[in-house]
Amino acid sequence: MVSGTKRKYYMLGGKGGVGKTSCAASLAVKFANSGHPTLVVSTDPAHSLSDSFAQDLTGGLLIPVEGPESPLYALEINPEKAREEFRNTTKSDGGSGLKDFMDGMGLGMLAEQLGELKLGELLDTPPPGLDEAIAISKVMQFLESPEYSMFTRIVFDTAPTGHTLRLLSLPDFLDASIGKILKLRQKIVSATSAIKSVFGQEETQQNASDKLERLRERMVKVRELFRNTDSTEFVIVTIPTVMAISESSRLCASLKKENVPVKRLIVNQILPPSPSDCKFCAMKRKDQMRALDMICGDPELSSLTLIQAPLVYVDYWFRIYKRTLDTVLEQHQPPPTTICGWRSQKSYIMA
Ligand SMILES: Nc1ncnc2c1ncn2[C@@H]1O[C@H](COP(=O)(O)OP(=O)(O)OP(=O)(O)O)[C@@H](O)[C@H]1O
Repeated sequence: MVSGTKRKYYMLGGKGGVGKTSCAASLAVKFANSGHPTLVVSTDPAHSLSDSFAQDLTGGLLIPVEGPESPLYALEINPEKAREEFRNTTKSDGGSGLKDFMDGMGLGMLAEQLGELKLGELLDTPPPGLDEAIAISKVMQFLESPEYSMFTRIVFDTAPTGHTLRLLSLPDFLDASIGKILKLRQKIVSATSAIKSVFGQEETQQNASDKLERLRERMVKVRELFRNTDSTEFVIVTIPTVMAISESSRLCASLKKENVPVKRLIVNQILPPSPSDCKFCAMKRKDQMRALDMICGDPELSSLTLIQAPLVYVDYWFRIYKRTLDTVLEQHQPPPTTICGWRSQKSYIMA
């Protein structure tokens, strides 16, 4: 994963709570420590990158992560906010929302009648997946600019499975719907000039068309990114339980069906070896072995490279220690920014 200097994208996805963010953060640190200027992006509405790095990464800006040897930047994008921005752009066109946006195209009525297109509804209440797709396309947009060309590894911490699957089918759906709408509009507008005047001002229609076209183009780019076998890899993260493995198998099948390159499976939170187990740990270990056996016999998962990540206790001690440290600093010392020792103590915890 670290070899080569060509830019690569890694999408980490899987069931909620299995450790996508923890693995994305770890992988990003690994890349940076191997000499890759790296960007780790979270598009998961339940952001926990900030917790993983013990740094405030909120605000939608690239923030340098302290610690690794090569530059590592993190970005938490709020997908809902990304959609809101999109909605506001359409509002600033003189309309009062996305419904007007469609009305501005002279297609409000028509779009409603053409129920199967569901575009008006789609724009007013976007389906799960659109937020994330807009967030990803936003990242892709600024990564195209020269000032961000240095990044050779981009790690995406994506939303849980259901959202990812909907995101994958979304560009095709939008492509088809918007394509149909635009074609329809073209036909209607070119039919007669009388109809043109009925359908409102030409300029507004053009702006609305351009917006739809741009949204379509951005979604096509997201689709291409997910399917590009040269630059992209989707890494499935799971835990060793029967339920999680079954869901991962279904996710893998869907990804393959959508032609998304998937080669690796991270099985996270595996109990580390122990000379003696309590009754609970012995049972848990047995369950985990059963789940791991399931992977070997699974038609979807058995061909993937398996990465086993141990259950670690650092997180627990880290939190306790950090909380204690923060309290001590708050109570007995000047604010952290003025304490020269604070950063090195934090680096120690990070290590
Ligand atoms: N290998 C591990 N050992 C110990 N704790 C872990 C490990 N991996 C993850 N955790 C803990 O499990 C919890 C969930 O992890 P994380 O937030 O990375 O999952 P996620 O899949 O990104 O969750 P979500 O779907 O809610 O975004 C966190 O408290 C994290 O510290």
